[in-house]
Amino acid sequence: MPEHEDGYRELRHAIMGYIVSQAVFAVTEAGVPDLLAHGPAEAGDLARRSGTDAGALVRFLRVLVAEGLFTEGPRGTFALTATGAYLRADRPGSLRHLVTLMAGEAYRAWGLAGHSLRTGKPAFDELFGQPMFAWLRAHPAESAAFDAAQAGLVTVRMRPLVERDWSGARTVVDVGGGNGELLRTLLAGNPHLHGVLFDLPHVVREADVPAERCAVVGGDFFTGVPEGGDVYVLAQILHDWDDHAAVRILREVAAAMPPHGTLLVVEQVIPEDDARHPEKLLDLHMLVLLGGRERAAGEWRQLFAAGGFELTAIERGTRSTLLAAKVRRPGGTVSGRQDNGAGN
Ligand SMILES: C[S@@+](CC[C@H](N)C(=O)[O-])C[C@H]1O[C@@H](n2cnc3c(N)ncnc32)[C@H](O)[C@@H]1O
Repeated sequence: MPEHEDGYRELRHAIMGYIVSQAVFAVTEAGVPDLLAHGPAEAGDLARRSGTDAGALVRFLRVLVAEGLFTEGPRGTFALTATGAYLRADRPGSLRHLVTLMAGEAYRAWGLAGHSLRTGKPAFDELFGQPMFAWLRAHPAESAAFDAAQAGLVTVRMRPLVERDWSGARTVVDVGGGNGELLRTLLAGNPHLHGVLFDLPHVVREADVPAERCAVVGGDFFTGVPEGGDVYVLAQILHDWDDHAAVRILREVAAAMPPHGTLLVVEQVIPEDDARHPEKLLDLHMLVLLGGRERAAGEWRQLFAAGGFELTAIERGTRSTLLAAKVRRPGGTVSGRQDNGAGN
């Protein structure tokens, strides 16, 4: 028996960790968690309704029972645990969308993680021959699934933004706003607000926003963003890019913003300790997929400064963090200190 038995077991589990992820992907994509939404079911019945092999399903579920996602009851019945219930598509805070984002091409890119380790460049580009957002443009079905999965995460990820007091804001420009889910939610909850949805042309073509209160603009945030907002949102955008590219995006936003404008960034902040934390995994995911990165608080401060902003507030939520910033005017002062309600 190895000397450090617990460590040995844990290391074996870590080395085989992708088996757990793949089991979660396969069982979720087959719809098994949704079939258990109303209570336990017998394995044969589950297999029939999910189009899976009964014997294989039981073996997949055995792994996921051990992971605490399912329980096995008498006579081969299975049920979801409270944690496993997050894999259901229909429940608030569902992580079904995260499965979509981590499986498929993203997972295949991880097969070349060593390329990212050696070069600091995205494995995705090496495997698929082009950057991920360009690849998505050429693959409409995958692009729609990506946009829908991002939108599906809005309720939890955007909570710090959605729950703000928006009474002092008039026009919100959502830069890289995907298919418009965030603006739809914000406009529904704040009847006085107007929105501008800005994203790549093939993405905004699929947007579903109230036309009378929301302009839709297709473009490239490296060459300009729409003017005229008093609040600019960058939600889960800057982590897709390395520092050089992220600074270019920030400068385009700074150039478009009026002096009183506020920038609200919804991102992750990496804790500066040695503990396990999903943000540290997401940081590597951003590297492997896009050459991007998650950032610690000090790195955010520096990035904002290089992009022409001063960080004015950090509000940590459970799933994401809201960073507020103002444009730094010549002479080093921050413009528009007055509170505009949604501004800090
Ligand atoms: C990670 S998603 C975030 C979407 C949305 N803000 C959210 O939080 O759900 C990144 C978004 O950036 C958009 N994007 C990527 N490159 C872009 C570019 N050059 N100009 C404008 N938008 C871009 C993508 O189409 C995608 O919608």
